[in-house]
Amino acid sequence: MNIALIAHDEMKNTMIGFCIGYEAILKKYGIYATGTTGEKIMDATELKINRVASGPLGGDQQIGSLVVSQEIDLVIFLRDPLTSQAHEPDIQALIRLCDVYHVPVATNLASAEIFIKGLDRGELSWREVRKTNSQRS
Ligand SMILES: O=C(CO)COP(=O)(O)O
Repeated sequence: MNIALIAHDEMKNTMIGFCIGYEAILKKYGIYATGTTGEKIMDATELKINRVASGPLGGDQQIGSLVVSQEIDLVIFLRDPLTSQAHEPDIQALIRLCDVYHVPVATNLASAEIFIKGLDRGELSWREVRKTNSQRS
């Protein structure tokens, strides 16, 4: 199973703290991240990250494409709720695709912690069953 990690600039320190705190869980999964978020996580942890482009340069759309191809099982997207983003349409598009494909998406630290603990307890393993079934049909 794969997790996507994305954080806006004002939320990057929160994301780094999250990754340090949950590194033992995160390292069991494939991790994708937008450019700068991924770089900062790699600097702060031992996690191996598949980096796509920076968000404003199309990285959210690349993550969205991975959602469509069923390669992402959980999105943790720490959005900055107080700053407008030039690439807001891309952000909305990614969240819409998560809804289309039933991918859990956490947009703040409180929900991210619940999701990562749930993932560790196997509460997202229905996604693997779903993927196996869709490969059969
Ligand atoms: O802007 C972002 C998500 O919308 C994040 O992009 P970066 O990780 O490259 O800063």
